[in-house]
Amino acid sequence: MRNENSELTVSGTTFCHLCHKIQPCCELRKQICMQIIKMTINQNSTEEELPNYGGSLSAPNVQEMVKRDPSKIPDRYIRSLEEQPKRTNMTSFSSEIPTVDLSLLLQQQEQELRKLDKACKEWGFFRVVNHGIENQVLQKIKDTARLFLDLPLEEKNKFSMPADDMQGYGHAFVFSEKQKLDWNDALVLFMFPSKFRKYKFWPTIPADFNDTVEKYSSEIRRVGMELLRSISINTGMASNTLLTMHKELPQALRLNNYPPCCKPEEVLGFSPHSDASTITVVSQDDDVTGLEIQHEGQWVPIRPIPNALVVNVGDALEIWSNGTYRSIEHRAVTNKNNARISFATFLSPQDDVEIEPLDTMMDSHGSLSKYKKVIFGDYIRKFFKAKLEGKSRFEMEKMELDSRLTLMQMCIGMRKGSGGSIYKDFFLQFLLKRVLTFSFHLHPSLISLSLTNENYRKASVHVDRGTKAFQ
Ligand SMILES: O=C(O)CCC(=O)C(=O)O
Ligand SMILES: [Fe+2]
Repeated sequence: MRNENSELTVSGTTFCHLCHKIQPCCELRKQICMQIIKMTINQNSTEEELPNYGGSLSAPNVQEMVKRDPSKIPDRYIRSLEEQPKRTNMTSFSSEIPTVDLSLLLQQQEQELRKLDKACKEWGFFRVVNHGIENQVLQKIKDTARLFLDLPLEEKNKFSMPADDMQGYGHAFVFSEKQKLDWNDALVLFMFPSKFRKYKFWPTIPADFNDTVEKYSSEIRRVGMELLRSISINTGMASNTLLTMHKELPQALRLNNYPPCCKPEEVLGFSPHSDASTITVVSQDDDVTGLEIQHEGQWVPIRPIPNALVVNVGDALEIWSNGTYRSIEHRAVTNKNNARISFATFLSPQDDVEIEPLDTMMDSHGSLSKYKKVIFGDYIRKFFKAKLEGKSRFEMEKMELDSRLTLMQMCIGMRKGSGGSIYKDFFLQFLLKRVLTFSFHLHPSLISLSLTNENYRKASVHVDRGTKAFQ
C-alpha cells in the first residue's frame, strides 16, 4: 500500500535509511545525512574508481504514456513483422525448464550437480527452489518497488538516469532517435562492492527502500555465490575457484517495469539479448508471464512459479566454459491488462579480469579455445554501447578466432591434397602453434571466409588428426 507520508516517517525511524549511521529526527537532519553520503562517496571513491559504462539517449517514460492514453502506441514502439512477438503455443514447454534445488547443491549432491550442469548446457536457464530466501523478502522488494513506481513522475525523475551514466531511473541501450524502443522503464543500481554505489540514484521514497533493496540483494548474492560454487565444481575446479576469479564479484540490480500495453503482439518489453554477466538471477511477479527464452529455435515463455528464482548463464560463463554452457537469447513481452515487474541481478567478474576458456573446459581431444581472451571491462563497455540485437555483438567477439580457424582449415586441406609434403606439414605445424598460442593477423580478404560454429567443430577434429601426425 502506498504511504503518502513515507517521507515524514523517515524522520521518526531509529536509524538513517540513507547512511545507516545517524538517526534523523527532522527533514534538515535527513539532508545532512545526504550531504554526508555525498562527501563519503567523494572522499572514498574517485570518479575513476566508480565504473562508468557510458550512457544512453533519453526516451519517454512508458508508464506515464500509458497513464495519459492507454490506447496509444507511438510508432517508435511498434516492431517490424519479424520482430513482433508471435503468439506461439509454447507454454507447455515452460514446465520442462529445469529446476534445481539449492539445498541439495549446498550438500554437493551428485545428482543435483548433474542437473545443474545439464540445465546450463541444454537450456542456459533454470529455476532455483529451496534457495533459503524468505518469501517475505521476495514480496517486500516487489511491494517497495511498486510504491516507488506509483509516485508521480517528477518524484521518480529525481533519481533519473543521466545521459552519461547507466545507473538511475530511465532507459539504457538507446542510441538513435530512429531506434525502436522497449515497452519498459527501469531502475538500475550498482549494489556490490558497496564502494560502487551512487546513492543519488537510490529512491528515498518509500523510506525503507534502501534497507529492502540491500536485504534482497544480499540474499540474492548468497544464492548466486552458492551457484557459482556448484558451477565451479561442475567445470572441474575446486568450489571456490570460479568465485575467486571474479575478484570483488560486482553485482548490479535492474528493476524492470513493464506497463500494460493495449497491443502486446506489436511491441516488445525487452528486445532479444543475452546478458554479459556470469550469471543473472531474476525474481518476478508471480501472476504475469513475460520472460521468454530461445529454445530449439522457438520463443519459450518462462511461467513464474511463486517464490522460485530464475537463473540464466551469461556471456562471461559461456566464454569460461568454452561454449559448453550457453548464454541464451531472451526477451520480455508485455501483457494487455497487467503491469509486470522483474528484478534482474547481474553477477559479473570485476572489470580488470581477463576471461578466456578454462583449461578444464577445453575439448578433451585437443585443446582448442573457441573464444579469444577478453578483459571483462572492455567487453561490457562494448555491450552497453551496442543496441540490443540478439547475440550479434557476442558473435563478433568470436569472429577473429573463426577466421584464424579458416586459415588453419585451408592449410589442412592443402596438406591433405599434397600427399603430405614435408614443407607443408612443417608450415602447418608452425601455423597450429601460432594459432593456439598467439594472436594471428589475417590478410583482410580471408576474413570473408570465416566459418560457422558447425564448421569450426569439424575443423577442430581435423586439427586433432593433424597434430597427431606430427607427434
Ligand atoms: O523481465 C525479465 O524477466 C527479463 C529481464 C532481463 O532480461 C534483463 O533485465 O536483462
Ligand atoms: Fe537479460
